Amino acid sequence: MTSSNNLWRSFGFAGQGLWATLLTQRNFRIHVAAATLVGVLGFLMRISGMMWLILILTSALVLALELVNSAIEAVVDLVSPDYHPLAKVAKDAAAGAVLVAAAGALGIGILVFGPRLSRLGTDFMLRWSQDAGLLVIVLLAAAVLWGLVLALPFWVAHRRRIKPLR
Ligand SMILES: Nc1ncnc2c1ncn2[C@@H]1O[C@H](COP(=O)(O)OP(=O)(O)OP(=O)(O)O)[C@@H](O)[C@H]1O
Repeated sequence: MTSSNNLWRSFGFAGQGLWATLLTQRNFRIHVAAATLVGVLGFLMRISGMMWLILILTSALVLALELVNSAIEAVVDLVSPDYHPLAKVAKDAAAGAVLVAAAGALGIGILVFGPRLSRLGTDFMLRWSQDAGLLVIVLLAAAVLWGLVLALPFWVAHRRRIKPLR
């Protein structure tokens, strides 16, 4: 097999690893969702190149560590399916590494987006407070929408209960 074929095969295996982790690891999905949100916010708020650099590096670090954590979990489960203190040390340390990176990412996210979001909130309130009628309508609409969202699971449960068996 040529070396370029080998290269594509390696990419393929890496892609399979990413896909399998995405399908099986809830925490990885949460981190992917958070990184996507960060990307959307960064785009909407037109953050500077330096901010992009920091956010991309931080998100990549968290995602990469989550993948390494999954790899360590798999290897530990393979070599030590039964309880072993060393298996615990390995799994807990790997999980701790993800936690440290995620906490750092959260801090950076707050530093980058916090002031912008609070400015947006203040602008929003100032704008709407000049038109009290409109503000009341917006708040009522939000309350109705929120009520519907909260009521939906109860409605679904109720319908399931009264639905006749077929
Ligand atoms: N073989 C083992 N020996 C000792 N302790 C273990 C073993 N397997 C798991 N543990 C303990 O249980 C914890 C959870 O392990 P588990 O494999 O369920 O990870 P997990 O909860 O699926 O992690 P994640 O949420 O990151 O996927 C570990 O952090 C470790 O403390």
